[in-house]
Amino acid sequence: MKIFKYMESYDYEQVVVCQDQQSGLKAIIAIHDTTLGPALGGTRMWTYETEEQAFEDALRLARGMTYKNAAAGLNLGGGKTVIIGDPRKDKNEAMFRAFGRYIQGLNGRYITAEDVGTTVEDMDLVYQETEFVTGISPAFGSSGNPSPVTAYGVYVGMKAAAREAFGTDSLEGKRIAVQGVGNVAYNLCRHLHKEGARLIVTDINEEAVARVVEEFGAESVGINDIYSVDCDIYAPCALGATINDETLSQLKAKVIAGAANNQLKETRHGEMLEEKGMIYAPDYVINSGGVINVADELNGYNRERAMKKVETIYDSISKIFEISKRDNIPSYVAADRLAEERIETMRKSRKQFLQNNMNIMSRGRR
Ligand SMILES: NC(=O)c1ccc[n+]([C@@H]2O[C@H](COP(=O)([O-])OP(=O)(O)OC[C@H]3O[C@@H](n4cnc5c(N)ncnc54)[C@H](O)[C@@H]3O)[C@@H](O)[C@H]2O)c1
Ligand SMILES: CC(C)C[C@H](N)C(=O)O
Repeated sequence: MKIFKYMESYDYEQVVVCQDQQSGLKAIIAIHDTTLGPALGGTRMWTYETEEQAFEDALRLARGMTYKNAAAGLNLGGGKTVIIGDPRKDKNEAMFRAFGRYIQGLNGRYITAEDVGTTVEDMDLVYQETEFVTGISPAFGSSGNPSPVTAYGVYVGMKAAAREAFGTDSLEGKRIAVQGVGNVAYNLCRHLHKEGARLIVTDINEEAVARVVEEFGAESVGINDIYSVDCDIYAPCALGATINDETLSQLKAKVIAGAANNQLKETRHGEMLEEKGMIYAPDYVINSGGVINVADELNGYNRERAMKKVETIYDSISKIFEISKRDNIPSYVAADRLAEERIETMRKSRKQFLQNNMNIMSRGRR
């Protein structure tokens, strides 16, 4: 991978490569854009087959956070970290504390939180070294695990997408195929089950599948069978790029609405969805509940205020469909336009983010 060429192509600001031999830390912090404020984005721990894949994931996810934070109306830029390793075997205290020191070195240009493979306990370790971390334990006056809030945002966004597709936002009786039933999707399934939806699920983790089968009466299918199941809504909630050439011909759902980041393998798959008459709720808008929730910590966490803002995901998704119809553009382009317009407007009145006493990192102390 030609790092500078890639960075230039989407105008990335900074990539920090962190190595700590003693703890085994190998991390890549990617900061995409800080026009709106410090870059906030989670830390993913994953067993990448090659270093190139890890760089690519960090960069793609960081850019996604720029758009997510902008579209959510947050005064935050976009960044993300990947730690190379197996989250079940390779974690240790020293690793997350070393990582925390690297974040501290960035002096507020990047703020982290959880993502796939990391937990509240990991963030608590990072917090031993830096205050530029969110999603830490409620015992520290923080918001804790963002996943249930992300799930609630996906649920309300899915309702908005259902209204667009079916003329009603009721999910009662709808057949919903959920791919990956981890932290976010378990909570999503709880909301969907409560509303009377019929769930079809899959996961590489058999225990996770067993739990939703038992608790929510879900039907389980094989990993590769989830795309072709007869359903109204497909909810991708595992990793990215599951909307691609192979799966598009199999998908029977009218709506795509799920938690995963970077759902479209390439942008042309967003056009193809539109041509097939499918309703696509752009990933970084529908899954913004978690970042909205952790961002609230920066002002002194207030759950009621955070949840009110998460509920606006319904209106954001509806607005994107309106723009998409009005301008005759795919919904993912409409979302990008919203985010880009906000960044461009602010770019004209602000330069790069600099830490000071009046900005977002004053955690409600101003
Ligand atoms: N946690 C959050 O608050 C949050 C916020 C926004 C976006 N997201 C995104 O939502 C997705 C899920 O996040 P999470 O926190 O629930 O992660 P998680 O690791 O808890 O859950 C992901 C689940 O997907 C399963 N999985 C992995 N590969 C699979 C495959 N090929 N087929 C089926 N299942 C597979 C895993 O076994 C796991 O159970 C990720 O893409 C994440 O980036 C999460
Ligand atoms: C909670 C957030 C800061 C990060 C989250 N994993 C996301 O992708 O939005």
